[in-house]
Amino acid sequence: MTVGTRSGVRVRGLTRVFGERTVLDGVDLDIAPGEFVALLGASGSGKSTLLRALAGLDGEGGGEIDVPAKRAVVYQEHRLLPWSRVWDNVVLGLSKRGLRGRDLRARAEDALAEVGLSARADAWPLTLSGGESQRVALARALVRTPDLLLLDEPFGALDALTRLNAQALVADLWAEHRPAVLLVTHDVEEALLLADRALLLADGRIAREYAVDLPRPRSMDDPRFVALRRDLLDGLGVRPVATNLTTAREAL
Ligand SMILES: Nc1ncnc2c1ncn2[C@@H]1O[C@H](COP(=O)(O)OP(=O)(O)OP(=O)(O)O)[C@@H](O)[C@H]1O
Repeated sequence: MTVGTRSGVRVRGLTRVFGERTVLDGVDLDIAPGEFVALLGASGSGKSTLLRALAGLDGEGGGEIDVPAKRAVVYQEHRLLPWSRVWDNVVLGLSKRGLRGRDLRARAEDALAEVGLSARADAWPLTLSGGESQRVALARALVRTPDLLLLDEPFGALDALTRLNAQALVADLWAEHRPAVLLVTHDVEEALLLADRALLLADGRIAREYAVDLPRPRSMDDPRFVALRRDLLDGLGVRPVATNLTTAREAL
């Protein structure tokens, strides 16, 4: 793994084998600096394995990985320390990286303000809602000013409304800070609302790629959005009951 020579991602021929199973079988992947890429695929296809490899959290495998040094990960579970207040969770580990005093305070204040949680800096994680906890996890990522943000189904455990708000927040944060992003998701609409490109992982490789060339902010009612959703669902082998409410009504 090469770290810190670029602000985007370059992966060539990445393989990961667990026991008898080849989960990644020669993945090639490029993410340009500031590009937002969504990764979809069937359960067990290796999406999280690929994300973990980019995070450097995985054991060694074959292939080449070149990633920025400044990376941050947000998982489906917030992974906040319950015995530390929100503020301490956000700044955790940063003093070890040489960030201290005023700089640290200013960055953490900015990050909490950006996720709308300045007033909860002294709260214990157990007193937060699921959506608030994920926003703290986002603040903890932001405060590290990552060049690469790795999002592993970050909204998978949220209810539909909270999820929509969290997606809008991520869209805004990305527009403001422009890290390269790899978003692992099962949610086709989430991919199309947020990403510049959607990739489909199958049989251990990037099997298909979809350019999401839609203006932002995106609307699920845009006919091009609806067409892309159909393409992606087709690619995933899912046959939708109805592609949107209009077609559902027309079908009645
Ligand atoms: N450390 C590991 N040791 C053994 N097997 C593993 C390990 N990590 C992942 N696997 C296996 O690799 C396969 C891919 O797992 P991975 O979590 O990457 O899939 P995924 O596409 O993210 O799935 P899901 O969408 O269900 O989260 C699975 O069969 C999993 O059991």
